[in-house]
Amino acid sequence: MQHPIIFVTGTDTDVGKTFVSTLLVHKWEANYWKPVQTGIESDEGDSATVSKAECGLPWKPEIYAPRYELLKPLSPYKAMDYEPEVDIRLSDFEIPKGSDSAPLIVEGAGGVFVPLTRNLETMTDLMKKLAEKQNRPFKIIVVARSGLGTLNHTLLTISHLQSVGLSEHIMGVIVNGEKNAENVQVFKDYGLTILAEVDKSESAAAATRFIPPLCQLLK
Ligand SMILES: C[C@@H]1NC(=O)N[C@@H]1CCCCCC(=O)O
Repeated sequence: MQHPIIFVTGTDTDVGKTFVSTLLVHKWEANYWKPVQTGIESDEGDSATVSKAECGLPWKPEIYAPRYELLKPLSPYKAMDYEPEVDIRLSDFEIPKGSDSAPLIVEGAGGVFVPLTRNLETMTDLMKKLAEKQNRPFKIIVVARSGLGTLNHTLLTISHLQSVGLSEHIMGVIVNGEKNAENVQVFKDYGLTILAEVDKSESAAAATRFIPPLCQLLK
């Protein structure tokens, strides 16, 4: 089987995409790529966070460098206002060469409708671009908060992915935060697949237990 590409998006910024990506990297012995990182004037970036994670697990992931890194902690579209020499284009993004020896976790910036290019293309357009012409399975995981407000954000995110033709790629939702069985039940009522419930207050090593084996999910 070809190793899959798993794009980790979220219902918002700061919902725990990097925490979940780290769990997936170790649980599934995957490599990691953040195509666009913003905010590097004040933050070392998500690639550094993933590479430093002490999961107590033996896997040492390959971390591929972002295609674009921007200084301001803004959407890529707005961050480019401060760096006019940068012009993000969808055609510049290619899955890193040699990354097919293991699953690849690709982490987006913010949520699905975050503006990315000067033409107002969004993170969803990047997903569509990366999903095209791959001889590897391309899957999308949505990281959602567990608590109040998540129903609207999560259902909107899934509805958007469906409306742009990405339904077949949606693998499911990982719910992050204090356990909330009622919200999880509502997601299930809407037919969503809940892949795992994790809590960023747990150690990454402990939380990887709650994520199912990848091969089972890809069937
Ligand atoms: C600063 C953070 N760096 C990054 O790579 N993602 C964040 C940026 C998220 C942008 C969210 C825009 C919005 O939805 O308003």
